[in-house]
Amino acid sequence: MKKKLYPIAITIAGSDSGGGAGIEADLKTFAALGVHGVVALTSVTAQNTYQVTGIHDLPPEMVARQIITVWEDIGIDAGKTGMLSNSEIIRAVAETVSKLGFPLVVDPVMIAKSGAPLLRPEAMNALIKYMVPIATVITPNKHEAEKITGMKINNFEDARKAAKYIVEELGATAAIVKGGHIEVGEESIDIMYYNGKFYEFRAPRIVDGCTHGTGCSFSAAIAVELAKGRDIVKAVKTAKKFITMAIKYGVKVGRGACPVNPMAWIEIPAMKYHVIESVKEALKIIIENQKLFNKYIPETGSNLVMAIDPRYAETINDVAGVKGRIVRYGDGVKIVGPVEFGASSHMARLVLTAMKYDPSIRSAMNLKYDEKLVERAEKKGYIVVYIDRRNEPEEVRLVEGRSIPWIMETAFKKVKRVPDIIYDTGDVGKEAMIRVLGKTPVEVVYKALSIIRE
Ligand SMILES: Nc1ncnc2c1ncn2[C@@H]1O[C@H](COP(=O)(O)OP(=O)(O)OP(=O)(O)O)[C@@H](O)[C@H]1O
Ligand SMILES: Cc1ncc(CO)c(N)n1
Repeated sequence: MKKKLYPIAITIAGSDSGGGAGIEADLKTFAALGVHGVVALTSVTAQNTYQVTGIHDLPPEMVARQIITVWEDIGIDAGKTGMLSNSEIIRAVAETVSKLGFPLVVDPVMIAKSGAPLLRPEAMNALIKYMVPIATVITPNKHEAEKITGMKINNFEDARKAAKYIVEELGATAAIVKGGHIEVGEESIDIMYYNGKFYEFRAPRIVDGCTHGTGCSFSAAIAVELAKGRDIVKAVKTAKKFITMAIKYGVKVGRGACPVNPMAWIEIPAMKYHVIESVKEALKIIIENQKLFNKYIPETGSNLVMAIDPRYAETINDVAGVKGRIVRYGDGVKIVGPVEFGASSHMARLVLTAMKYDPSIRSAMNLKYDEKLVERAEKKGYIVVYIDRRNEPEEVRLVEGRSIPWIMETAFKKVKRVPDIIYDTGDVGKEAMIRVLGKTPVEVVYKALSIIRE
């Protein structure tokens, strides 16, 4: 069969007005993982990160109609269910999906992170009776698995028993008991039972991440991979990586549990591409003006760096620079290696620290110290700060990597903003240096050129 350019995944779920869970999380997940998403809305919730203030269920016929209407024109390769709210909706969905016969991931949503019930008590039996048997994969958390099986789940052994029971006694093809709430340790471990075997999916537990919408986004990611034709084990593996990233780089908004960020999956690689291109563009300007730059390349070489967006930048691996630095070469300069993430440590740390004070300052370059450059910078009206490295505290000197943040912090304290230029006149074993900061590498290079040119 010819591979489809656009696999289609459907979410049959409720809307979260806060944009964190429900169909909003699902559609973001579908888009980020590269399928076309379609929707059958079950309920509208008035919800934010800490409470649900209203629920309005759609008529069951309307839910079924959405699925059928999409199916007959666009087709559906796989789907997921989220909030189904009441037993009539459950019956309508189960009946419709069974007729159409596409693979289905069932996220047996019962309670929101905020504690609000999203499934009416009368619907619990319908969920077990109608949804579990048609699930290709069902993804209960600890609490949901307890409700479905009537078992107590306190550890992974219990989780195994529950997963097996859901498959062998209740009729799901595969059951994953999610470990988000079981044995809170270093890892978040999900247990799957499928085809007579147990599988474990592990990821580091994220302590200060965002968890509103984790279950929705995780089940949506599995549905995407099934829509692409992947087998169940591969689908869950990808979904696990995906959800871990979405939790880690969550959308830090609201007073309650902040929403997961399914866009991180594509935004980070996209930003990395953009950053590399931006540094390369600025390097071209350096090469065009290499004779001017020659005199101002430090003995230890220069680097030009740019960080990805401050929402995502954490370590020097999130900052791109020139591998092997920029060095003097004849009467010009040489860009020694490729532009890579993690290629710079000093300039990268400078930018990472600067971004804490001003998130828009994402780029920097260092030049050899020359008092003429400092004079010109001051004349041009740049904010220029001098740092006396002899004042560097002992505890900063002794720890590798602490000096640069100290320089940035000290400079910020002096002028209450991130300066355009920070310079020092060196110390024993430390070369005197000028550091030019700015929003983009092109801006930084032009700033540098404007003080280099006589
Ligand atoms: N703090 C965490 N760090 C890493 N992974 C986590 C964390 N919390 C949950 N997960 C993972 O996220 C996925 C969703 O699990 P979770 O148990 O949170 O779902 P849920 O309770 O159904 O979520 P929701 O409240 O959105 O319905 C699982 O793969 C789980 O292991
Ligand atoms: C609409 C909706 N579906 C699912 C969840 C589960 O987190 C939620 N909070 N809201």
